[in-house]
Amino acid sequence: MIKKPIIALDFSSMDEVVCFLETFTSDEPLYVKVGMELYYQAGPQIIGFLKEKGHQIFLDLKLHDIPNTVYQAMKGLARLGVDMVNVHAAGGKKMMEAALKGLEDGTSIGQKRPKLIAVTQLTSTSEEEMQYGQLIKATLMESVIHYAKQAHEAGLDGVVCSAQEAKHILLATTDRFMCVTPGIRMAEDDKNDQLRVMTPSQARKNGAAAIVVGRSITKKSNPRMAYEQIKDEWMVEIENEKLYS
Ligand SMILES: O=c1ccn([C@@H]2O[C@H](COP(=O)(O)O)[C@@H](O)[C@H]2O)c(=O)[nH]1
Repeated sequence: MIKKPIIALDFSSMDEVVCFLETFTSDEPLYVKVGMELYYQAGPQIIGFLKEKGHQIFLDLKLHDIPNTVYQAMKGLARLGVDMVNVHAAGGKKMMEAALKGLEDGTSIGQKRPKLIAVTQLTSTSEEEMQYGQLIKATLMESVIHYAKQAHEAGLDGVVCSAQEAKHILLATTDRFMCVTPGIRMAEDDKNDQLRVMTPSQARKNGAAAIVVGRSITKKSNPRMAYEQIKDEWMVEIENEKLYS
């Protein structure tokens, strides 16, 4: 389980990241997510910068290509020393196995292999979009569980899913399989383009191992306060579990 909310650094430059991080105390290690927007514009230097500051990093590039290309790309990403990376489960089991092998081969001795997780169905996707846009003739839950099982069989550490699906995924795989869940909103927040959302508390009750939060922190007038509120709500559930276990 990841005890801190993972903050999605959806910014387009290093300067914006520096400015955002200034709202946090310099000695507070965070768990941050670098996605396509930031990585494609700031490049690998952003990873070095965040690591130097002591932050943990989920590099969210959602690889999806033929197995050999994904293998080679993952081999390279392993050398960046990030903590977690991902692929799209829609790329198939062979692609996921190749991604894992690439990470293993690219991780030097003494270094920890980054965790590898697979995106099931994006949290902005509806069942209608999936059935008519992607022509997948299943319910959204069935599709998510199918992808999770494939990721589990390929040896991955977990999946990206909505917290709405986490409980079912854990039942279909094992309780150690990680459900990393974006689409997290406080009850009063705007959903924006997210469709399958949950609050931090609902997410943990449903078995999420980690929550990923972007705009509900980064777009707030006081991001630091928003982060603390989300972290508190998430941690209260974790503490309650300890009390009643
Ligand atoms: O299914 C997915 C996979 C990835 N994401 C990413 O998480 C954050 C969520 O940002 P919010 O501002 O909290 O909506 C964003 O970086 C997405 O690329 C996702 O939302 N859903």
